Amino acid sequence: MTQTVAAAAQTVAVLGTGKIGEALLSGMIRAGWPTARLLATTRRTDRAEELRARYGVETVTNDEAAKRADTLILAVKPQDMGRLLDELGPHVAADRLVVSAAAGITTAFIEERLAAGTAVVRVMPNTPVLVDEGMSVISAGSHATAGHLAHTEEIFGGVGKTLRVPESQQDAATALSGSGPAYFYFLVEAMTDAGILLGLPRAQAHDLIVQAAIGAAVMLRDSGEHPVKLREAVTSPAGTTISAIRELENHGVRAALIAALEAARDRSRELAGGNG
Ligand SMILES: NC(=O)C1=CN([C@@H]2O[C@H](COP(=O)(O)OP(=O)(O)OC[C@H]3O[C@@H](n4cnc5c(N)ncnc54)[C@H](O)[C@@H]3O)[C@@H](O)[C@H]2O)C=CC1
Ligand SMILES: O=C(O)[C@@H]1CCC=N1
Repeated sequence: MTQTVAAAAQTVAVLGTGKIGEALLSGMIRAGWPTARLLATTRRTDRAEELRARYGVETVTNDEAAKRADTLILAVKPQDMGRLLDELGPHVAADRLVVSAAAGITTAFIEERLAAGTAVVRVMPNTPVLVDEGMSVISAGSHATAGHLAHTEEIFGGVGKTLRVPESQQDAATALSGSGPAYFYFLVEAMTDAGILLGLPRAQAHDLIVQAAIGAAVMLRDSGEHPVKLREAVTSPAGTTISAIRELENHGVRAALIAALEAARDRSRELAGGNG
């Protein structure tokens, strides 16, 4: 990645460096952030050791991260956010930028637990940040300025695309984009099973489906065509594809997807409540 890190003089800390926190940290390093400007916090000491060995980043306590970093990226589970903010609250100066990657946690929830006027930005990334193909959906809290949003975009834009939405759309974006990769993995898993039923070896079935997925994704992204048009081009009269599509419709797959994403949106809305 050739991104120039304009804000390299800034120190960024990832608090709660689990799956998404590590994905972000590794992406920032690939994007050219000097490791000397990155801090990570963990709950377990063996995990801290692992991160130090893997990335050469300094691991610190949450208090120290709050004191030293200009930008704090909170990447703990939504259910752990209340406890983390209670611990951090007294140590976060009001000139810090606090970025939350937690599903369902509102900027208001965070603002209430920090010094008055602290800038908070809510972001919903997804795991393809690991391969610089992430999607990060960004919303400003009530004290975040254009500069704070631009800084957040600089961090997350190094590992994929970014999109600004009003915070009222974040739960929907979480259902589509944050959780989105899981639906495609689920489809690949199910279609690989189908390949086995049809007599193909598992490894071959996997490769065929993954390449079909990659080809379809690149066509969707690069052709600018509507998905219906792309599907029609595959669907020959009285051919194989329409026989499969009829079964998908008979089994209510479209309705199942709509219901699934609605359930994910609803779960996102509930998550802040898990902090008691
Ligand atoms: N996994 C994903 O695809 C995505 C996750 N998210 C959000 O990211 C957050 C983390 O999710 P995952 O990475 O999947 O979970 P995870 O469980 O892998 O990571 C959370 C990490 O935070 C650590 N932790 C908890 N409390 C801590 C504390 N007080 N101090 C320091 N470390 C602490 C845990 O030990 C763990 O390593 C969640 O809020 C989730 O909603 C957002 C987008 C995508
Ligand atoms: O499943 C979850 O709650 C998190 C948020 C979006 C993706 N993973």
